[in-house]
Amino acid sequence: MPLLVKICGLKTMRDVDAAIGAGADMIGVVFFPKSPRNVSLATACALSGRACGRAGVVALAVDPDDDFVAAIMANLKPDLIQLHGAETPERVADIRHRFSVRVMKAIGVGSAEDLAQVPAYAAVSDMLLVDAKPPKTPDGLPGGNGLTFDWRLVAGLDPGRPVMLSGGLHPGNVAEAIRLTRLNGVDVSSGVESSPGRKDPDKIRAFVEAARLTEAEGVW
Ligand SMILES: O=C(O)c1ccccc1N[C@@H]1O[C@H](COP(=O)(O)O)[C@@H](O)[C@H]1O
Repeated sequence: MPLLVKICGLKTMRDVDAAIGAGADMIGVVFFPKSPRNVSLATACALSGRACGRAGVVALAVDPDDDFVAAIMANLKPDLIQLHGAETPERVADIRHRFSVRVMKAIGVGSAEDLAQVPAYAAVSDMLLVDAKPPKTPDGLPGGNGLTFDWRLVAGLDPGRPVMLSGGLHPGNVAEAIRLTRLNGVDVSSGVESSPGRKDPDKIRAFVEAARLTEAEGVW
């Protein structure tokens, strides 16, 4: 399986063109009102139309209720839903089966103990995403914080499902992260921005290039 590269939190057609032009496999749209990357369903559909057939579209939601998942499925029809909240394994299974959608569950990692939940989520998800554990501040975002974690905790993690790495990745550290963890893919949001919510095409290009170089090196 080739290395998967996902660029998340796209808001404009320019962002989509930059991500796909750089060679990303997946683009992500964020549905989380508190995020500087939040988009409406209508905007997400327009961005998805631009990406159609050129990259997979991932809908990121945080503890979505059934009505919202139904709206996403009826309008956007993403290739994958990224669940980035406190969804339990039961809720993940419920969304996956009820809406016949592929699911990537995000797991916050701060210590080895956090990995105890991996098997339960792997059993009900199509993919997993290991991200830095978010800070416990009242206004804190559940992701997209540009925070890294100790990658050694997830080095070689193989729960029987593809696993992507995220959390504070940027053009300058993504190659090292891939070499160290050897996971199936990488996901980035704030690390390819010039300011919160504003993607930088040069950083996107540099990020994808650095990630792809590790494939060429044969380290992955
Ligand atoms: O990007 C956001 O705004 C966001 C909001 C709510 C939940 C998750 C979010 N982003 C995801 O967080 C990780 C890490 O992001 P970063 O690269 O550290 O900025 C990534 O998987 C994003 O998809």
